[in-house]
Amino acid sequence: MSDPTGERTEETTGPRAAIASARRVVVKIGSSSLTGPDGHLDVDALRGVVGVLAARQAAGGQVVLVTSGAVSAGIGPLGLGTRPRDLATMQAAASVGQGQLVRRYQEEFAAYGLQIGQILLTAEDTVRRSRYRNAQRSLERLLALGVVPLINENDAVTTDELKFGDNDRLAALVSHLVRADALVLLTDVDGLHDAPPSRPGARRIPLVTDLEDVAGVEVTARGSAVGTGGMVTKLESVRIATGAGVPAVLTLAAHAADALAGGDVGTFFAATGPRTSARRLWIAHAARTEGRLHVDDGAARAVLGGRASLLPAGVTRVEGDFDAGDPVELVAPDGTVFARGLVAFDASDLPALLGRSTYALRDELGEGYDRVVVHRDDLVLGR
Ligand SMILES: Nc1ncnc2c1ncn2[C@@H]1O[C@H](COP(=O)(O)OP(=O)(O)O)[C@@H](O)[C@H]1O
Ligand SMILES: N[C@@H](CCC(=O)OP(=O)(O)O)C(=O)O
Repeated sequence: MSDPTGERTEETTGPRAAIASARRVVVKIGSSSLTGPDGHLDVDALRGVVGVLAARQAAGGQVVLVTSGAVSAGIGPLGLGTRPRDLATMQAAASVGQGQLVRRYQEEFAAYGLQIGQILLTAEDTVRRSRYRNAQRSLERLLALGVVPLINENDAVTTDELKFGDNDRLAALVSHLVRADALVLLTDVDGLHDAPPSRPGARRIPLVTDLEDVAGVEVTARGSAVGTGGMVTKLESVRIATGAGVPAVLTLAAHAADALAGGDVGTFFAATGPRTSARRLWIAHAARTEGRLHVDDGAARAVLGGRASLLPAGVTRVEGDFDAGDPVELVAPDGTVFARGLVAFDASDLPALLGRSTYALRDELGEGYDRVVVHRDDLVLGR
């Protein structure tokens, strides 16, 4: 597909062609782009983005929409006047607002003959593999049916998410989950700037081919009045997506059409890593690890050298309360975390096995106890 939007063909050469020609795109829109100055939902802004996404679908593309804005959309119906500050009222607003948000999207997409399908995710859904797979299956089916999946965090029950605002990172994980060809982050600023944009003279950075190149750029975690996470969570999102082979563009919501057409708006981040398996990405970016395995020098070297599994003999101490299959961190004798992996035993089973060879364990405890603690296929180095 050379020009899925039917617009601005003149811009679709160079690295941004990856966006213009992407068949499957994850688009994330932040609260700051969906909220008017009164703190309420800005229906015109929502309508504008829907029009762009509907055009992409009409041209044969597939779109997954990750949308914030539930809290903003709950303010009006609850007569709150301004955006709530306390967590319980924010959750109540999100609960009421999510319904309003979906109703608005439903109306707007219906004007183009498109159905939407809501999926509310929590961080847990990106941590537990069975749940990750469930989400993947239902997203695939929605896309196959020509539906636009509409994703938000399950705010009413996930306090951390509302506090930290992780829709940026969620969008990156979703882009990998659905094997998207591109990720588009829509916000209230036209891309990454070389300084916080409120500062006079701050300039847009149009292209980033290596995130190390912008490591020194000053970014703030505080976003707009209504957004959460600011540029910090956006760069984290971009790091996950590009590292997993998905190119990303970060731009103003009003520039969505140009961005999708590969135009020179916002910041384009080229894909840096190869497409990793969903499993390895899941291990590397599991929102939360459940415990830590402290290992001796020899085990750390064997694992870091590549291709070695972690055996019970190399584990010196266990921290945390985890079940077999949970993600854990591996800690070297100097205290540094050097890998993440899926542990093969419950935390309660491990103390009896530590420091023992697999042969001794099989002889003494029988079949089933001679297995590795973390298999090399379940290990991701780093951090
Ligand atoms: N170096 C920077 N370049 C661009 N924006 C930045 C930078 N540092 C901080 N920001 C801020 O990040 C904000 C966007 O984050 P946020 O308000 O959380 O948006 P959203 O609601 O779309 O998720 C911008 O309004 C901007 O002020
Ligand atoms: N899930 C919340 C917003 C969370 C969030 O990440 O917000 P934002 O930083 O504006 O993308 C909501 O719908 O209001």
